[in-house]
Amino acid sequence: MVLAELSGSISRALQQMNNATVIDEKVLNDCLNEISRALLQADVQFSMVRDMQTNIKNIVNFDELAAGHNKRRIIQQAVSNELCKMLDPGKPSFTPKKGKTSVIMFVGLQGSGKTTTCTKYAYYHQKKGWKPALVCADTFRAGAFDQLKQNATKAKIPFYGSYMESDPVKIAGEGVERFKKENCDLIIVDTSGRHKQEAALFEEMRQVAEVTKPDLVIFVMDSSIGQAAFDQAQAFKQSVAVGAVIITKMDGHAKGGGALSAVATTKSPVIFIGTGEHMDEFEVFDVEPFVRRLLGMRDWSGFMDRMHEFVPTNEQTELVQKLSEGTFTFRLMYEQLQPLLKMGPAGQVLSAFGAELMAKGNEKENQVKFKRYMTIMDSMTNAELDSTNPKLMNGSRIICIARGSGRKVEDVMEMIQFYKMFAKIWSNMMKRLKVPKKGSMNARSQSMTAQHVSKALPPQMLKQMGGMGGLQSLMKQMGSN
Ligand SMILES: Nc1nc2c(ncn2[C@@H]2O[C@H](COP(=O)(O)OP(=O)(O)OP(=O)(O)O)[C@@H](O)[C@H]2O)c(=O)[nH]1
Repeated sequence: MVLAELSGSISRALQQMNNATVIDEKVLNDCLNEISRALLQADVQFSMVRDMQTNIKNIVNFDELAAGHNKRRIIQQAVSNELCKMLDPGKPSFTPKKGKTSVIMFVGLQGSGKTTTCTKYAYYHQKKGWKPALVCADTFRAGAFDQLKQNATKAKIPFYGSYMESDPVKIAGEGVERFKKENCDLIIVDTSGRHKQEAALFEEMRQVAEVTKPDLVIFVMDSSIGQAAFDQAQAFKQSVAVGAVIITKMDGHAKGGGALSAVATTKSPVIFIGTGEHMDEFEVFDVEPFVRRLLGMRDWSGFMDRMHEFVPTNEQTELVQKLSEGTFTFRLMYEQLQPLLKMGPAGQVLSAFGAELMAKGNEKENQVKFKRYMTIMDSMTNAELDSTNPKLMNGSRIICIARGSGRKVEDVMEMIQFYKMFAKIWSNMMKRLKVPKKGSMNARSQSMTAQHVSKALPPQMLKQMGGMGGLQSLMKQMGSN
């Protein structure tokens, strides 16, 4: 089962639960059984699936949950937390520091994509201003040195290896020493691929680790390896101190479940994923967005992508500015509804805001509703539009607005209710994107913010703003306001 299928099955199971009129033990069991079946088919270890079931059942205790608790939300949150727990060992891996020498050793099965990943890792850091270097300690596979040499030359990264020397421990030691002298801050050691049955090769890997004293050992794993991942990861972990995992070939028919198992075995976080054969097909891995996607929940960076389709280019900079202001006024809601009406079915875009904001499958009705809200807002004063406080509109103001817009008082109340929901979702989005409020930004948080916002922005939009530089200077301007 590929990851997309796993995601489909899990979100279908949750949706079925959401459709049930009453959430009781049977509905929960059916939902958990569906999710477990999907995870097992995706090659997640049986013991992990069983533990997940038990943990969720302990959290969602129907005898203890008082009436009025939103059981659907509690169950969804519990499933999300359990999946995050599987993928997040709770402690971050060693993070190398730019300008300070770190030795990173790559280990993994034959053909897992280790050599390719070493170069991707080096290239990723080089682009960020590091001084990486590659050492080829794979003397087992003929052609491994040539492959590394070719990749390194293409990326203009210094490398060390030998056609003559057959002792990988010697090569690794010499390479690391040389690049330390050259003040490289990221020395990457590629080792031979091996299977857990190959005791001699495992011993050799231990010796390479002994001589190079790596700050971090990265276990590279092919995402399609399936159930075998667990055993393999365990064998590597027993021989060397694996501190992080990189999963490759996530672009292919990835089962994904093996990755969950490997993380649990090595108790090390996944730090990157490989998404293609090319040097830059390499992404930082974040647990939460990954799990949210598996559960079919909204990812806020997806929201930004969609907004890009609907917000005209000349208004995009302004939108980013508004994001950083952190306050959600009635006027801002008006402005967000406007493009949705102009550009066709609002439901398509508004689904990005979460199901709560709209009646599902009723696009036409939603359109009419948003138009009505905007007509009502046309009768509000500037002070009311620029406020975040609905209480500004007391009883008599609500009657005036209703009269002015030719609508009923109930319609005005409904619009205010909608505003409150929208504002809550907006503020959650700000937290997710970690956007600090306007004026509270120092130089460091400006650059952090720019990084966060840039991640959420579609590439074309970032380009139009003058790349990272343009975005940073925009953030600076806003911080100094
Ligand atoms: N599609 C895809 N292919 C990848 C990815 N990473 C590596 N590959 C391909 O996987 C194959 C094996 O990669 P290598 O880097 O040679 O594997 P290795 O683990 O160093 O192999 P050994 O030296 O035998 O251990 C190559 O054809 C790579 O191009 C990825 O993220 N996606």
